[in-house]
Amino acid sequence: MRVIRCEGLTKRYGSTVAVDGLDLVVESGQVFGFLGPNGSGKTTTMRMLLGLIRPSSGRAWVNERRLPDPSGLSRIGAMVEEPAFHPWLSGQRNLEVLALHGPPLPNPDGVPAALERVGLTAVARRKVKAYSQGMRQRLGLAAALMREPALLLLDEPTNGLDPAGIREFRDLLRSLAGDGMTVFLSSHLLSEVEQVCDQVAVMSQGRLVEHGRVGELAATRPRVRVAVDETEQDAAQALLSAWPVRTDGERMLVVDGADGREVNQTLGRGGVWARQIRTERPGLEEAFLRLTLTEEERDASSAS
Ligand SMILES: Nc1ncnc2c1ncn2[C@@H]1O[C@H](COP(=O)(O)OP(=O)(O)OP(=O)(O)O)[C@@H](O)[C@H]1O
Repeated sequence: MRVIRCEGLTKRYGSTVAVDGLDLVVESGQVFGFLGPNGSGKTTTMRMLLGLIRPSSGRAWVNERRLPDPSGLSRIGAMVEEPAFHPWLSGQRNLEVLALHGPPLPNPDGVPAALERVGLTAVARRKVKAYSQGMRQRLGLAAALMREPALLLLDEPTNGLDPAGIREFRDLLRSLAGDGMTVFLSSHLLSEVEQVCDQVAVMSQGRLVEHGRVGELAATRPRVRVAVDETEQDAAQALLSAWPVRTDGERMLVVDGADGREVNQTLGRGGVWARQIRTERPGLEEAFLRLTLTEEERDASSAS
């Protein structure tokens, strides 16, 4: 089932286009990573999917209901801001208070069941002010889970967690997906999502710039470094202009998204012989950074 579908989803704030024509499909039962640097439009997209703000144009469906149909929204759990709890009440009491707002829980034992699911049963009666950051995040998750959502939207949920907290949270998300829930998780850190997500979408300046399985992101973008005689640099650059080409600090040509054989053939056909050809695969982190650099940043980094 397609849990999320967006077609040309757009949000403008005056002259700022926060989300620009987003087309996206998320299938059920997976952890989906929504990646992008700060300001790339992730939160705005999630707020539109939650019906909190109206799109300027485009359409979106959640749980196969066209927004803003509230029946689509009723099966979404979300953590879009840092969850706010009453510090002097216990974790359990906080959830009970939240359960009183909105429609009744689908399961009368929803509160203890959700606390159990996130591993907080042992500290359920402790005041929230004594909780660690990781416990608070898990309590936020329990608040969403007690309504048994089909889709969980989490905006940068591991912000402020230590490495152990991040690991625990990751394991929890994987086990929720194992139970058939869809988790849509935003982050500005590729290293974080690559360990937990099945698929990722990469946003940059409000636009979707990449979408696919995590392992394919970097693999689709090998890079070739070529050395030619100095007198042939310009000719080589012109021959290779079908790819993005730049020179590195050591006067080698850097050809993005090509393989060595193609580069070699193209040069040879134009009568330029490479002195050296090396194929590289940038790490995922680097691939992500390159995808999300603005044009000015890209120009600045290739000039250096
Ligand atoms: N209410 C608003 N009014 C005006 N501009 C806004 C508003 N909300 C977001 N923006 C702008 O829209 C763009 C996208 O912001 P958004 O918060 O969606 O990005 P993000 O990827 O979630 O980043 P972050 O991780 O920093 O939250 C930014 O340029 C932001 O300044």
